[in-house]
Amino acid sequence: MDALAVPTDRGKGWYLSLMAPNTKGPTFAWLDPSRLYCNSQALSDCVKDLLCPFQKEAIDLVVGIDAMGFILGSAVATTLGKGFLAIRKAGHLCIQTQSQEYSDYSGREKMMEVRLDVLSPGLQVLIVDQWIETGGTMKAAIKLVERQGATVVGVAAVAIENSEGGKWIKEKYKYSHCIPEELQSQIDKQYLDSFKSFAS
Ligand SMILES: O=P(O)(O)OC[C@H]1O[C@H](OP(=O)(O)OP(=O)(O)O)[C@H](O)[C@@H]1O
Ligand SMILES: Nc1ncnc2[nH]cnc12
Repeated sequence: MDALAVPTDRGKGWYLSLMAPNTKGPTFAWLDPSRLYCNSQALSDCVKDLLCPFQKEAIDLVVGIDAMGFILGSAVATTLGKGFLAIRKAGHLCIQTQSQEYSDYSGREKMMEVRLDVLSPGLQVLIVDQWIETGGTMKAAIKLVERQGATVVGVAAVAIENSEGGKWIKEKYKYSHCIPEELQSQIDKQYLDSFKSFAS
């Protein structure tokens, strides 16, 4: 599908077919959801879907995870009329930080960090990231936020895979994602029927 086209009938999760399959092999994620952000209607519908379950929640601040979580998180924050706090991969912030080790779908050991001068006890936070595969990244972000006493009101991502970590997150936290029920099995098998339209 043309990255910028908007269909007349925008069914639930219509924009998911904009996501591009991996063509570079196993050292990369299995798809690239960020293609959907190029389409303004897709981005806006995606953000609306992510916020839907949180309409009644008091959210003080949106936290987004480096890197693509910044795009989605800041769109969510702007839509909510709230501020945005970046959780960064280690080594970028020039101020006092707290850090957290984690590993993700790549199996590599990584470190993320957050500034110390924004979160505080009682602050109600929504954490946004592009995708939850093993859940390692989101769990580390939750730890960082909670270690500073803030409350995780919920987590939001385009998709939450039914991995052990993904299921743990869904059990423990309020969450939102954009995947209609009938598509979740494709997400869990890491292959979408819509990839066929990308075949060259
Ligand atoms: O659930 P997990 O297995 O931990 O994986 C999820 C994380 O991996 C991806 O980011 P990536 O590190 O590829 O970086 P990017 O946001 O820069 O694309 C994704 O956006 C999440 O942040
Ligand atoms: N951006 C992403 N897309 C697909 N699968 C992922 N797993 C982790 N990050 C991912």
